[in-house]
Amino acid sequence: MVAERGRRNGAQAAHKRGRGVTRDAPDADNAPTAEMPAVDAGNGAAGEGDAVRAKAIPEAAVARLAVYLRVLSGMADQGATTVSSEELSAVAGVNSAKLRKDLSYLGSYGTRGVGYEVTVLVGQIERTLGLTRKHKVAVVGIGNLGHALANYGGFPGRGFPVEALFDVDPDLVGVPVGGLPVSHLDDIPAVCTERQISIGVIATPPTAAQSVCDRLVAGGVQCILNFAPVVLQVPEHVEVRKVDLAVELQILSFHVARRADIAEAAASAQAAANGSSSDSRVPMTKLGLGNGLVERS
Ligand SMILES: NC(=O)c1ccc[n+]([C@@H]2O[C@H](COP(=O)([O-])OP(=O)(O)OC[C@H]3O[C@@H](n4cnc5c(N)ncnc54)[C@H](O)[C@@H]3O)[C@@H](O)[C@H]2O)c1
Repeated sequence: MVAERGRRNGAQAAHKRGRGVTRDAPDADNAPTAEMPAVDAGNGAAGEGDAVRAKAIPEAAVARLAVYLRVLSGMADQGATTVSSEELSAVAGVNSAKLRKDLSYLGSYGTRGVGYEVTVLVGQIERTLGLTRKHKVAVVGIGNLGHALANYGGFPGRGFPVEALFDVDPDLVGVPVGGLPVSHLDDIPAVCTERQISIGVIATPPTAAQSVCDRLVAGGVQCILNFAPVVLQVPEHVEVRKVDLAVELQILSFHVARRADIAEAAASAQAAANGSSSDSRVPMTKLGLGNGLVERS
């Protein structure tokens, strides 16, 4: 099948370029994104068809830009007109050097003694993240997760209106969820094309995810947010983001365990310095159990 071949070839090409077909670990500071449209440092109005391209922005910086945007929007709502890098970095939970580096990708360097103009910075980040236009979203798989996503009111206000819902369950098809009737799986290509859906969210069981993904791609969807624990094959022009809360929890577990190891090692060192032999505990790191995911006796 031509479509099948195209999909596999695209995946292989992406793999050869080192991009991978899905992006499971977007937080590598060195992982570049595709080139982003340039925005200028003044009013930020990048002309249509602007031939100038900004340098690639690392995935992790893109994620942080979204955080800065949320923080800055809150500040703007409260009437703030300028913000210093220290202020913004403190609220965003990022060190200020990293923040300044991130904002430099936008061509935004702030003014010494004044900082950044909030509305200008909001505009620059929105343009860079492609948020100056709406991205219509379809959710496929209206079970526990799909219901929550369809009912969540926070997406439309941030430029992501949910405009289509799909499921295979005949009991769900035609039933409104979050005010939108659920359509049948088979209608994905036609409905997505007609409603110009640009983002497809997959919340089906893993066994169904690839065929759902293929239907979304056939409907012209160019971005997939995949909650199913499976790696998807997509053509080169389609972006996939995989969400896995278990991975996030494991990362948190790692950090908690690391802090415990450090505290334990410090306590042992202190005990040794005091010449105390009462603490016979051995730091886990010394036992080669640095990930801390081991029951302590
Ligand atoms: N990434 C995460 O952190 C995370 C968290 C929770 C769930 N999940 C995953 O999200 C998915 C959904 O979880 P859930 O708890 O909502 O499951 P669920 O069983 O409640 O819902 C799945 C829905 O998908 C529908 N479905 C099944 N096959 C389909 C198909 N071919 N086309 C369209 N719809 C189809 C079912 O009818 C059902 O309504 C699962 O893959 C789960 O592993 C991921």
